Amino acid sequence: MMAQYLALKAGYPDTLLLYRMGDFYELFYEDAERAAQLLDLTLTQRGQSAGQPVTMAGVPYHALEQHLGRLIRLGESVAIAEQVGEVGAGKGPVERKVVRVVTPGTLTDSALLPDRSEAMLLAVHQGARRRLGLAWMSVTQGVVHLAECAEDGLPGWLARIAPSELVHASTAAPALAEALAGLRRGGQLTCPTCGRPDWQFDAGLGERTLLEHLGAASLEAWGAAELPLAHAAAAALLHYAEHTQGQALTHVRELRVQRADELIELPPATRRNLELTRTLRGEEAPTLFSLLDTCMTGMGSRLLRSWLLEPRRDRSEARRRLAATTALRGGGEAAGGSPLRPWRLLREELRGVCDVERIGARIALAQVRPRELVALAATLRKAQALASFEAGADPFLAELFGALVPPPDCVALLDAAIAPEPAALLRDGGVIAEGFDAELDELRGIRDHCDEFLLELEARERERTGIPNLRVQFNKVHGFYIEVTSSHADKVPAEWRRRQTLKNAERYITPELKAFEDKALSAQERALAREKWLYEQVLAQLQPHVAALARVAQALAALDALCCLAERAHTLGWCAPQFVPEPCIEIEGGRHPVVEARLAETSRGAFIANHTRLNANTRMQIITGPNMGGKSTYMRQVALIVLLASMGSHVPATRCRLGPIDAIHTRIGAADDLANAQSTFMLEMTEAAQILHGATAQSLVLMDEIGRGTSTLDGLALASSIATHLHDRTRAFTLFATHYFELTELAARHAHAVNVHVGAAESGGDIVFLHELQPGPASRSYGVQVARLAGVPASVVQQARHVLAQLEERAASAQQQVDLFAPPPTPPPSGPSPLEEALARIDPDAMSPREALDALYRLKALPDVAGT
Ligand SMILES: Nc1ncnc2c1ncn2[C@@H]1O[C@H](COP(=O)(O)OP(=O)(O)OP(=O)(O)O)[C@@H](O)[C@H]1O
Repeated sequence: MMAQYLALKAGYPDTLLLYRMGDFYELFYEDAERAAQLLDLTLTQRGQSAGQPVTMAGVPYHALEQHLGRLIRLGESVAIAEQVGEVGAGKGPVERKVVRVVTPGTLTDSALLPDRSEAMLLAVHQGARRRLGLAWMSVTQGVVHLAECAEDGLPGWLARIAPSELVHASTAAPALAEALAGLRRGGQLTCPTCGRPDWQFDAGLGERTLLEHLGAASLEAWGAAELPLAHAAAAALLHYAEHTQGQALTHVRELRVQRADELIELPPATRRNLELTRTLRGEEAPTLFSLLDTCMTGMGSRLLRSWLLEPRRDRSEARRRLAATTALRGGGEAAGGSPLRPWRLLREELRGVCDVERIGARIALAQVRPRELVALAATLRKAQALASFEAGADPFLAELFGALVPPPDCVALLDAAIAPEPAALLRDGGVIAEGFDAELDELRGIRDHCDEFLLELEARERERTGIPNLRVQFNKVHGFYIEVTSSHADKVPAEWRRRQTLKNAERYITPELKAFEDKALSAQERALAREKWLYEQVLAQLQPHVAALARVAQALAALDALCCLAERAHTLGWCAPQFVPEPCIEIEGGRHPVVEARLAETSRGAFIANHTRLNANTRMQIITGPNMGGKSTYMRQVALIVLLASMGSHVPATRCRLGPIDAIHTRIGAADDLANAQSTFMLEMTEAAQILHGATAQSLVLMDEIGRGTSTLDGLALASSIATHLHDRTRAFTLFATHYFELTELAARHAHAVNVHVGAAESGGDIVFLHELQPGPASRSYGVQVARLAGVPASVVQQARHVLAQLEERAASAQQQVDLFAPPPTPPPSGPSPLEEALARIDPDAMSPREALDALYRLKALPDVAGT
């Protein structure tokens, strides 16, 4: 057995191997030690192999899912070796095979997968000149995505894709391995990685594999023909995914090419700072997504998440969604005078709809469970009924309802084949419906008539032998028997054979009972085997319908996500944004949706709405005001409104006009990145540098208190030059919050900048925050008042007031301030140097080698070269 184990293990050296032995999955040697530590299992030693005791640890078979879940969450991969041969069929151990490999990026099991997010597997291939090819997919979705980028674009893609597992070539790309290690140290790569053989990253192989999946002769139609690096990544991606599932992925039939310049850029810092799907503390709520997602199905939630995180620069998709959401939101009156709210009716219908997308994939992978098929049949019936839903004349909705066409005969097959309330697992039997298969019905008949036969036998034998308390019984060890108390032992007929002697009774078997036992037990076994075979047949018949199921799933998911957006717009009082071609971000009555919801939840008063007016004339707001005044909230709300509009959602405002947007950059907060050995200030400047390099005139940039991580003068100098650069060169729409009062002078000197401040009022030494954005700079900073509000001891506050008064006095009497915004002196214009002039005179084509050498010596002797 150990030889068999070691042979299997050799195929999965880096994966925990669970080896089925009877009622347990066992792990051996180092696997056992690792699993024991991770799962808190007891390590034991048994027997010897090659002269060494065998270390082992095991989990009971019925607790497999739960242990798998824990291992996967810890980033481990697990190979499962099942007994596939017949017990006792030959010499040696029963045959075993690895039937599946469970890894964090290739999960398909409903028990292990989160309902509302995808497990993405990403393959990265490094090509020449530091270019990368990316391919990613969720195995339960069946769509392969491709992209190519430069190496420095990788963090952005990692944030966008949020992979659960990343595969790369084991040895061929040391530079990539180094880059990945750097990203891991920097916290931008958090998922497990897996090295795969180099040969699997082959562009030709990738292209062929993709063509096979798509059933096409060219990738041209998908715009994917010229992406060799991504093809190489796709080859490894599909190979690895198939390897884990132990079979071909027939349901993978869609390809999408993603180009970074088609999406609105949301750099990792923006995703983090705006708390889109995780709070700054790493929790799932309260975030923009947790507020937005009221979808009725997991499919809807997953689609909504991708809409939010992958907004497109081109507005056509957003427009379509917005129009459909507006139609679903309704607003008119129904016949009886009640308000017409199509989303409400449609959501009622969507309640209880099962995860058709994942069930479809599990059908393709032959992993679907009986109860999922029953749920699928019910959902398909519902989808059929929904196709005639009345939701007005919106073309997108019409297209979605039109796609709700369940594959022909699918429902009829499922209804006929699967029992209405099947067992959870096929191995327990009772899954195939009565009347579907005559042979199965007959085998079940034998089993079901068992009781009748035994009662009849019992009565007959009682009468024949005159033993009144004789009983026919069954147990798992001895099978059927007749039990007779010792006091009647003398009446037992001669042809009965004793099976077992107890303290006060004897147990017998008769030839008739033995014959019945053989028939009944084998009928049970044969019925189970027949059910298994029939189930496989049903799955085979469903295979051709997988693509149609995926189409129904997509339509249901989109309807769910649109209803969710309509419901949110209605419940939260949001308005439809208006997309315009000219550059602008104009918001009236804008609110921060998450802060507003929190205030409502905790009854801490109403949220104060604010206006924003950025356009070709006003591109920058310098925002001042006290701490706690609401500067960060205001800046974030503008970014969230822009993002919501770009995904096609209504927005928390009373009116919103939005011009083209290509990116949302943020530089907010400052947490030390100790893990990456970066100080607060270094991190702040790194992020600022990225923004100054990346932002364009169509970007929205939020800068919150830039420069506060260093000395006042350094910080002020940097903040003013960064603001000037954003204003003069980048010309991005910029919200610049600062406590450097000196920066408010910028607006006076720069045509496209304005001062605004969040209002506050003082009453009796206390400060009252108005949270209202007002024109002009703040008159003062109120830091001491805020400290008092925060409970700083009175003596400290008093001392601070005193110091402040002195400082203000000194500042007032100080000399003329430095001109923060004067351009730096430019170096005198210089003509070409003697070296450049000499070089320009040289014509290499007209020179002999000897003349070229002489020229080189002359160049070296020139003063500006000789001197360096
Ligand atoms: N418009 C608003 N209406 C109601 N409450 C608000 C509003 N804006 C902010 N608040 C409340 O004030 C709190 C502080 O806001 P915020 O963090 O934006 O202040 P800030 O000016 O950025 O402070 P600091 O300068 O210290 O960073 C928020 O948590 C929120 O509860």
